[in-house]
Amino acid sequence: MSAVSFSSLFWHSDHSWNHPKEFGRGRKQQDGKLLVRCSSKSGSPSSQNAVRVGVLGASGYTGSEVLRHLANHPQFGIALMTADRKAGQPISSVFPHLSTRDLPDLIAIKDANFSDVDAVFCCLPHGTTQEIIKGLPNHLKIVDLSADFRLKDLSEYEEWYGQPHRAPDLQKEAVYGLTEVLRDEIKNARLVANPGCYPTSVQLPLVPLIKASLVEVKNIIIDAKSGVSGAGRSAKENLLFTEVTEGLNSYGVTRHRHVPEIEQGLADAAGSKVTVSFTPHLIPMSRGMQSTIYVEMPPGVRIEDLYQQLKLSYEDEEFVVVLENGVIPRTHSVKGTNYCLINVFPDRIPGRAIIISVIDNLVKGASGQALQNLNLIMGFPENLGLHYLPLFP
Ligand SMILES: NC(=O)C1=CN([C@@H]2O[C@H](COP(=O)(O)OP(=O)(O)OC[C@H]3O[C@@H](n4cnc5c(N)ncnc54)[C@H](OP(=O)(O)O)[C@@H]3O)[C@@H](O)[C@H]2O)C=CC1
Ligand SMILES: CC(=O)N[C@@H](CCC(=O)OP(=O)(O)O)C(=O)O
Repeated sequence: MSAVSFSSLFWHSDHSWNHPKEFGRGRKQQDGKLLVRCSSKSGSPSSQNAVRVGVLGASGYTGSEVLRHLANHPQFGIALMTADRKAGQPISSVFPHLSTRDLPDLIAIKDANFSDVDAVFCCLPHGTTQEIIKGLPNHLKIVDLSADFRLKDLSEYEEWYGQPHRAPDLQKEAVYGLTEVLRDEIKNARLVANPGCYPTSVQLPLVPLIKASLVEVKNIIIDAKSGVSGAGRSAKENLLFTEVTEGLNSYGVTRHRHVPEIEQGLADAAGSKVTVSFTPHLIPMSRGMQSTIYVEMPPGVRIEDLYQQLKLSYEDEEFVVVLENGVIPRTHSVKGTNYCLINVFPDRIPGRAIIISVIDNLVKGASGQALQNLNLIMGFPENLGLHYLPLFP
């Protein structure tokens, strides 16, 4: 049964979740009596699921997060999983934390048969990804977690990524996957360019404020910090325990490749060019991300206006939460989840505000938002497989 026909059947059999808020905070999750969860060892194979999903790059950090979430998803079954160096291995030897699930062995992409697959999560390094996606069959829905299809301006891509784009036609087709901002476009997309982690944490608070002209688009300063999993699982000298622990490392100062992605999203909101100061830092924790954003308010705008606008913009959203007045967002509060927590504070310098936004880089900053997007494309409730609380402390 195709994903589309199943989803329409499913939708008609349960009318309780037409709006994402119906799965919102405090709501009961749908009991799923029609649904078959197929991924536990005692369960049935994935053929009983409505949508057959491939995970490319399943031996990496974002791939493993996709697998963790799919294990919780009643409608997506895992049809195939690929790796590069680890092709041929069982997932239990690569990720023992997934060994309680009945999952296919890792294979090389060249050996994958996509004829029986409906959708793929592409969790591959940027640069490599565009070549691989170019070779995939057209019937596949694709959510790409890499940076390859995020920048609309190909000359900007070349400038920041140091090479010409090798799949420009696909790039034109791609829809940027910042779910809360571009939901309607994402629903109809075949290829979604899932946003970067820093750009997600920055755009979610700033886009509604810029659209409402409540912050000046000059003088935006972003001080951002990421856990080390943001850099992926492959070995790199600067990511050794000894290099990272007990220290704070700035990197990419003035030239991080997320600058054009952030500026592109903010310019779309502003309707004019936006330039930001952005400095990322690596901090000694495995996952989590905070962006502390310093903005100037136009004359006459008060901090309460920013707060109210954020509250209003996200009141119907499950995954973006504007905290109670004065409560400070902490990375602990989003660990392992698809939530983005935001708050805004008055700066001591009159006319300025400080916005704090936290996400889990691997979930809302990558695999969780990717699942949210595939849910949308397939016509499922946006929060299927994502509705749970953080691991705290
Ligand atoms: N980590 C994060 O927080 C975020 C990452 N991203 C993006 O998501 C993508 C994946 O990141 P992440 O999971 O962290 O990366 P990892 O390095 O942890 O994983 C990369 C995966 O790709 C496979 N791979 C590597 N090279 C090739 C190749 N040439 N052909 C086929 N497969 C290959 C690896 O296989 P093997 O292990 O077998 O070699 C592995 O499964 C990247 O583009 C990254 O920029 C986006 C947002 C956040
Ligand atoms: C800590 C760390 O190294 N983080 C990565 C960003 C991860 C991410 O979102 O990256 P993509 O744009 O590659 O998808 C970096 O700064 O390059």
